[in-house]
Amino acid sequence: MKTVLTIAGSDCSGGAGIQADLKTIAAHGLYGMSVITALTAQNTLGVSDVMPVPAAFLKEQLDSVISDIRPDAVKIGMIPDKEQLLVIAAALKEQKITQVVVDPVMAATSGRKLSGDASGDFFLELFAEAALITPNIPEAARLLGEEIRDKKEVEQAAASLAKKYHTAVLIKGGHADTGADDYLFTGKEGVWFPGTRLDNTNTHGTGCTLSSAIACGLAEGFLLKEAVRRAKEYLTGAIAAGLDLGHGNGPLDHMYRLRK
Ligand SMILES: Nc1ncnc2c1ncn2[C@@H]1O[C@H](COP(=O)(O)OP(=O)(O)OP(=O)(O)O)[C@@H](O)[C@H]1O
Ligand SMILES: Cc1ncc(CO)c(N)n1
Repeated sequence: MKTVLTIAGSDCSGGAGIQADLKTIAAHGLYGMSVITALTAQNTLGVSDVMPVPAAFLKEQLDSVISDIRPDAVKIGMIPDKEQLLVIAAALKEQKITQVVVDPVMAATSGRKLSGDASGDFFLELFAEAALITPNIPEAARLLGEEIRDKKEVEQAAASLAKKYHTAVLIKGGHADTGADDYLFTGKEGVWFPGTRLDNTNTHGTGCTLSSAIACGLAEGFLLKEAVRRAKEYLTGAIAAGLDLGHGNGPLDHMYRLRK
């Protein structure tokens, strides 16, 4: 059985963070483990509060998991502060864990800050341990301190980020004006993963789901490009299934394949 570890924040409403990740990992038939960086009080309408886990306790969780069940791949989401980030980066480096996908979650859709100070420097040590980083368009723009206005600029931004952080980059297109096209730059080649924008406001946790599905693909032994292709297919199906829960931007349906 392949194993995937998610290091992220808890979303008590079950749509994003740790909960979305574990559902995704289970839906892929893999064994999921979780190290929690923060509790959040949130639902489909927004985040009302955040309680970070002390860095020393985060380390305790990491050591407990990794020393016993070594993960085949790791997905990293919300990281409230730099001390936590350094603990995570050091553990990955020390344990030589390389199948690492980092989703540089900065803020919730409502604008509530989730990770650090969201500057390019904040993520530096963690990106150094990543096989892939998965910013959305605003996050990629923030990391570079540049605007990203069209597809050409998405391609340029991905290449700049890959060079700056020495890692592969997937820029997600959920915040583009049209479509839902994602762009992967591996360091050597660039490839677009086209997506049709589904007319569905229930997209809470799309970014978390995509990054954990990519980690699943890597754990299963797929090369990065194929892992991204499969993850995008899984995500699109989970949006298209049309689950409609809550009073705001609802969660995805992770179990849709079981009902086919
Ligand atoms: N309405 C939609 N229809 C189809 N695909 C979508 C839609 N919205 C987002 N996506 C896809 O979902 C994934 C996440 O993209 P997005 O840019 O929304 O990330 P994010 O902002 O990090 O997500 P989150 O809202 O979870 O923080 C991408 O693959 C994107 O193309
Ligand atoms: C815990 C958590 N992680 C990530 C996101 C971004 O979707 C969220 N809303 N909550």
